Amino acid sequence: LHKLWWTPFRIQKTMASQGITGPPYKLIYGSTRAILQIQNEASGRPLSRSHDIFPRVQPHISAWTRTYGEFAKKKKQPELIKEVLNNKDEAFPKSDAKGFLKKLLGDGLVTSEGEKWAKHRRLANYAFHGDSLRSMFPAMVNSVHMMLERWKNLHGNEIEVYREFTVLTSEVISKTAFGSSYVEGRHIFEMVRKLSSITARNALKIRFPGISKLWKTNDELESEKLENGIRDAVLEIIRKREQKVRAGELDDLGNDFLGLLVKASQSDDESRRITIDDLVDECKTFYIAGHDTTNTMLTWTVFLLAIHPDWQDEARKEVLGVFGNQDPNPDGIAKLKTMGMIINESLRLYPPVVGIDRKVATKARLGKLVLPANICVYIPNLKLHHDPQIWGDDIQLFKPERFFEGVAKATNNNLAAFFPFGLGPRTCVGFNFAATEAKIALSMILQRYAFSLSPAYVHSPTQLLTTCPQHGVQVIFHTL
Ligand code: HEM
Repeated sequence: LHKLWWTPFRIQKTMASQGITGPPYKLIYGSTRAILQIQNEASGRPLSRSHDIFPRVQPHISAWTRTYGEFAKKKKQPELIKEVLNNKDEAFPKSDAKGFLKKLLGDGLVTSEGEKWAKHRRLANYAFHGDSLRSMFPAMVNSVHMMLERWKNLHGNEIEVYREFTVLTSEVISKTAFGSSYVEGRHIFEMVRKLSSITARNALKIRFPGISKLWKTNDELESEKLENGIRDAVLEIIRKREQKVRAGELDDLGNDFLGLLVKASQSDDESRRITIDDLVDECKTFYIAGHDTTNTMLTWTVFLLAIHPDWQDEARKEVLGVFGNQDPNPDGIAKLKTMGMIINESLRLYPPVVGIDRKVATKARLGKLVLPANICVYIPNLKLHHDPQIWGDDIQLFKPERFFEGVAKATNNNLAAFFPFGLGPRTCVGFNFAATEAKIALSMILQRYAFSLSPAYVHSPTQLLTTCPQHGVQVIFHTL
């Protein structure tokens, strides 16, 4: 009873005294965690160069970290964050995915632990790095061409880029990881998107443990249908791949992520073999993680360049200097220093993933604190990315020059101050993939268009699974 009632109310009371309203906590089967709802209403304010990045959120974040981040006193914060995320003694594993999140991610790479995680991580590392990543380059360029072709036919020159980048990033992950296309995988993306939004809107709701067995909400019923629908659709894609091999259309199962997973599921070597359920969960994980994050990163970067024409010109100069009017190539992409700075500053201001959480496995010491087992530790990257003690008083300004001498210099060698892709062994496996895809797309857009923000735009970054624009981002494109 203490866990069920007292703890959440105590948290709510403390938060209310800090001016935080709403239900900022949730109860997950005995473990309590406070989650900051990062949601601001449509402000409708005109934007200036020094607009507040998250107009209504900043004080809430400060209050939150004062209350719950107190254990991480400023000076020690980076060491403690590293200690949690490096997880050397396995004291801070991933939080258990339960309820809707479990339906969404299953037991894939994002949520699994131990030997299973290591086995799957090896496969994903191979599929998304080095030569494999290089071989994905033509598919990425091709997908951007398809998007730009669509733009030619759009009526007027105002384009809602969040929607466009959703299609682009879905197309890229479909082609590169699953050898299919956005159109072929469209129903999977639609189901995944519906399930994501159910997960997001239920993230702060309390359910008594076990009550779902007696009575299910509409969201629970719908999410079960979606979970089964996604499973059937993924199994169909796997079946198609196997059929193509049997019919002689393909020499073998292939070396893309899907091919590697199917081969692993058929392996005679038990240490390499994965189950069909694992295969389905992993496909689901990459359909989700592989596009929504890159999508928001691209959207906010285009938004920032649209309101900072000086940096847009700088980026275009660099792109034209490296590629001229030719399509991007892997060696040239590695030379785009200004673009790298711009993307980093965009990730600092609008990190697609605003916080990372871990579970305390058994009673553990963290700095001066002794943490009880089964609570969650939440690390708010958004707060760190907006901390004036690290970045200076101009935190809300878009200043890519901060990264001129690299991330280490920008953060004063404090790597736990900027980690949009996570830190430690569980760092993002798609980091290089996302960066390459974003640089290709931005280069090809800058080669063809100058762009500015439409007066129709309303600034309202919203936290669903990623930090997305609630009303989209409308941009006006002018052909060069
Ligand atoms: C801008 C784009 C992206 C951002 C900001 C991002 C962010 C992150 C973060 C912060 C984590 C660590 C989570 C944690 O420690 O709990 C993570 C993990 C992960 N990301 Fe990404 N990600 C991006 C793109 C991608 C892409 C394109 C893919 C797939 C191709 C991907 C797949 C994954 C996977 C599978 C994990 C779990 C890795 C593990 O636990 O071993 N991500 N990502």
